[in-house]
Amino acid sequence: MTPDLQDTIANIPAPAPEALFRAHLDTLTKPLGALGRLEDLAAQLQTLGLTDLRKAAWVFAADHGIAAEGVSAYPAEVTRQMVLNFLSGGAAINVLSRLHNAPVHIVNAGVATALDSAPTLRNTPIRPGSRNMLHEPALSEAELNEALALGIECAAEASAKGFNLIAVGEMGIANTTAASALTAALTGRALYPVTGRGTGLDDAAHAHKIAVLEAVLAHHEPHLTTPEEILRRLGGLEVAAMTGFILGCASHRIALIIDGFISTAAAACAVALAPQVHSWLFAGHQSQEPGHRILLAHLNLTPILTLDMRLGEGTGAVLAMPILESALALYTQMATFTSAGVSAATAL
Ligand SMILES: O=C(O)c1ccc[n+]([C@@H]2O[C@H](COP(=O)([O-])O)[C@@H](O)[C@H]2O)c1
Ligand SMILES: Cc1cc2nc[nH]c2cc1C
Repeated sequence: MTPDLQDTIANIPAPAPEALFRAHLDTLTKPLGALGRLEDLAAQLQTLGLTDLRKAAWVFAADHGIAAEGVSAYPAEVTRQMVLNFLSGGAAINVLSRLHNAPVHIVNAGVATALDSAPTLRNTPIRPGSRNMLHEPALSEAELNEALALGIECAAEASAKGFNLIAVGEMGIANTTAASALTAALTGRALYPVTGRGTGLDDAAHAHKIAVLEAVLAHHEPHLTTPEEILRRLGGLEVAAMTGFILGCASHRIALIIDGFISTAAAACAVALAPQVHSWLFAGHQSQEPGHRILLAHLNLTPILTLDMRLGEGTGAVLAMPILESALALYTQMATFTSAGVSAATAL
């Protein structure tokens, strides 16, 4: 572990105890517990000291060497093409981020073909796509450290800009293959239940993806002994950058809304490196990828939304923002039984 990463992890603050916030929720003019999961979300925001929400989205893009094995329904060029779409404001994440006032920041962590610079693009590719993990680790040790450091730098930028609630998303053709490999390695589950159709594979291509993943895991298995080695061998540049970003944000008291399968795989790596980061995480939604449900359960995270989405980009995370804002507004603005003169429950 680099000193940078060690410092970041050491600086992740513990949340405040929850009891006082739960007690306040119980004084509000509603039957006890009637706001359901909103009460959990409000209490969590309070434990983190988030009393007003300053929102943004960060989207990390990179290509994957494993795309050469035919594991995605779309060609690898789509990664770069979609980054251009993000920059011109036409992607789903742009629409949702405008709607919910969460400005999007794009990070080129390793798109295969060079991109021109643009005001909303952090254009610092570490290499042109990860290596093909069927034959070698996806990243060298130096590349892993650079990607983690990139994420930590982006978190410092987010903190300097004053954001305290950030949706974490990604773009990378073939990255559901990396996420499945990471999920199998981190949870000990078999590949079949954690491998889905990604962008839309048919039955034969899905079976091929599982066969490729079996060969990948067989190749790396003896070396998957630490979270860093799992991330280095089976991850990717945007996945490692998101891992660094999540740890960095938590160290700056920024809460994260994780998005779909891939950003959750990065969160799982972050939690494996630093279990205390868990307090700073919200799961925006549960995607259609079967491994996502398994990974969320492994992390003991309950998704805010279930909309059968499988897009990525941070879209499910940004969609959850108004729910978190609603939870906070209810917590801070509702009258209490005493202030409103409403009778409390009858003691039975
Ligand atoms: O967020 C998800 O759970 C999700 C599920 C399926 C696909 N994706 C997106 O689709 C791309 C990866 O799919 P694939 O089939 O190329 O591995 C990548 O750009 C992701 O953002 C995302
Ligand atoms: C068009 C397209 C948009 C995406 N956004 C995130 N992953 C994606 C994959 C494809 C193929």
